Amino acid sequence: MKESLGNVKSSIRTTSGRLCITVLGSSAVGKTALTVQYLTSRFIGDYYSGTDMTYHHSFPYMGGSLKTNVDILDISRPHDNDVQEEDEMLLSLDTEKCNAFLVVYSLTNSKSFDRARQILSRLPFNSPKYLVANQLDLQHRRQVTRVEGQAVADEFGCPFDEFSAAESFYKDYPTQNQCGVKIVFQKLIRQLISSSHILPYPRMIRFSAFSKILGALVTKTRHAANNNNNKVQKSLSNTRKTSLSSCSDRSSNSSGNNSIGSVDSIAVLTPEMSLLHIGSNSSHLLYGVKSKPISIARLKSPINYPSSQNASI
Ligand SMILES: Nc1nc2c(ncn2[C@@H]2O[C@H](COP(=O)(O)OP(=O)(O)OP(=O)(O)O)[C@@H](O)[C@H]2O)c(=O)[nH]1
Repeated sequence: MKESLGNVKSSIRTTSGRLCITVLGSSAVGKTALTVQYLTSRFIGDYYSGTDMTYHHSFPYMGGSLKTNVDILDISRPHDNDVQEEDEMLLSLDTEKCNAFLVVYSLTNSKSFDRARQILSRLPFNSPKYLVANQLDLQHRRQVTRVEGQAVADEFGCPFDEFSAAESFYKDYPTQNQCGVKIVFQKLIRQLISSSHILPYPRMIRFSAFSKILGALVTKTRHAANNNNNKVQKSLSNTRKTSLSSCSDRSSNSSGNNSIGSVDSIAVLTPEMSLLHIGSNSSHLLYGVKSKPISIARLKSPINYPSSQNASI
């Protein structure tokens, strides 16, 4: 499968709903080797170059309880002479889309270093990026110093490191960077996750963890209820994250209870919940809708739900 840059360009633009990391750099600097090493932990020394590839990757996070789909675009550069098409593609990137960039050069090739600098200058300012010098195992052929690489990374405000995609291949090569490539990709993906608006909110919270938070909340709210003569307490605030804390503060003010940090966690973790009943004997309901305020209210009389309905997300 060989895609032209034009196809790559359109695929970069249409990755809505998926995170995307694009690997860029001059020809034969090891873009494919680094990508393959991240995905398979292997160095494949001999494979067909000159082909643009998209790797679909499922990235686990939050201890493996959540996953997100990531496309890794490995853009091949068989002809370094023709950079114009690639430049146009880079300059036309949609800054709203969720893209991160891994810019690679070979420390044995100063031209590839110059090109890496050019590429960085054309990338969207706010996109997560990482500059990587590859082929560290070929120190004896080094043309670009680490200091020079770091200086360019500093200029564009991105992290920098030197690696060898082949390090695991050459047995006598020190393996301190064995996980380095993985860390680079993981950092970029995490940055994308935290800056992304396209991800669904986490829904698959492990029930054990979730029930612990609920337990803490029930205890605190019951305590507050015992000391409070008001029949109903409502509190709404404009921001999702602070709304729950503020309403808890109100109910706790009269009781002298203050801290309710775990409640804030619920508000962040479950913003899409429509109704959340806290314990069958509790007279409190916690409810909220995505992007709308979350409130907590004490009911006149408890509702008896079957235990299986205690928490629905
Ligand atoms: N010694 C050494 N060789 C490497 C390393 N990384 C890649 N290579 C070799 O360099 C050559 C080019 O690697 P690729 O991964 O195909 O480079 P690319 O940047 O994807 O190249 P294009 O597809 O032409 O753009 C291959 O023969 C690899 O085996 C490395 O860290 N050390």
